[in-house]
Amino acid sequence: MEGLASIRAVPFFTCRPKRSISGTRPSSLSLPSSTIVRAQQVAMASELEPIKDELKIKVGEVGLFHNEVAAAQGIKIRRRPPTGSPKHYVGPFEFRLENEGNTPRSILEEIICHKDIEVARWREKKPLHSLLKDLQKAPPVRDFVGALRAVNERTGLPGLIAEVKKASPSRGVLREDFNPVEIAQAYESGGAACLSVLADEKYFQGSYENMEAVRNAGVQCPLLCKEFIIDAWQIYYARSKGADAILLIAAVLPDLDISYMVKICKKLKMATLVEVHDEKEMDRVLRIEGVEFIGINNRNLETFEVDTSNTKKLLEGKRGEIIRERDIIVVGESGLFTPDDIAFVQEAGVKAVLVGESIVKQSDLKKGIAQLFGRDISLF
Ligand SMILES: O=C(O)c1ccccc1NCC(=O)[C@H](O)[C@H](O)COP(=O)(O)O
Repeated sequence: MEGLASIRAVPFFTCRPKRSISGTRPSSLSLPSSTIVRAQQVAMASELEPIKDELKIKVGEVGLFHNEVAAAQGIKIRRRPPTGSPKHYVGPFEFRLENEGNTPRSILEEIICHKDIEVARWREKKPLHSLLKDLQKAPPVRDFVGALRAVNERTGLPGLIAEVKKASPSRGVLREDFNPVEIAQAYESGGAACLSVLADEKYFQGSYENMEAVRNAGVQCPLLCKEFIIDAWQIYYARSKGADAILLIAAVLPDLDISYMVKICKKLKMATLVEVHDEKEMDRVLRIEGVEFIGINNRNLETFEVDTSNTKKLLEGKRGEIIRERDIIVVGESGLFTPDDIAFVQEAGVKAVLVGESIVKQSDLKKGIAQLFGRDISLF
């Protein structure tokens, strides 16, 4: 019987977390998404102001598992395969094949699987009630979207969100001599309106502590915590470390999670950059109440293919009209290297750009920004 690994149960992903013996769940393994959201609301309600308006759960979603809700919305990324590899039977024997149905299907899925495990550990170490106490000591929130709007109105150019990024899965290490505070200070003096600081350690060699260090060093630019957020806990943690904005990726999060997290950010007065990559994600996000800040990623996070015309495509026709009517600020993200790239996405309708690689790789970061825009934007 070729391909038969062994007659035994095979674990799901190799990185599956241990369940705690007490029976508390580390994450959303098998609770319906709706139940988790409600449980999170209840957990928060005693700490924060009561949430008056209940989130509306779509009728078809009641009783579904997280992955099923996500799949119904066209989301391919699974937190973790819900059932592991399928069972096969030969006579009285039951067996599973190695790796059948339980390996991550893309790097993004691998990142999310790993994040699910990380967050479960973090939550055990610092429960929500303790984290919420830390928020009282957090520095004040700065107006991230306001900073971008102000630059755009003053200069007529897209506001720059400069990314403090050491490495990435698609490009490997971008900068060996990586000092997040020095990089952030150079970006600020080069004319960046805001900064994005990678928080993921395993795949981007970033950290929440990098963001905290940038904030504590007195950098004035508002900070985006660039993290793969799958749990509200991460939002509070980002805030406690000085973040002014967070990123939510539509390819990863079902509508209800986005809606819930946007509400949390509003309560915390933080901005929420909701990232989309295709028309379907854009349409989903435009239907979610409270979304005012959208990023169009030119990078397909599953294949790493980068195509700047994606920004233009998603802002054409009815979608562009809705965005303009609602005065939503759109950010063009990834793969921007030249003044022509900046002009192209600006022409498409963005009021801000998120740039990492093309500037972080330069030995003179301030010059790198000037080269990207074709002029010294710190002079405006
Ligand atoms: O950059 C990656 O390889 C990557 C892989 C998987 C998930 C996310 C990834 N990047 C996040 C981003 O989209 C970029 O950091 C950001 O938009 C800046 O892009 P760039 O200017 O091309 O560095």
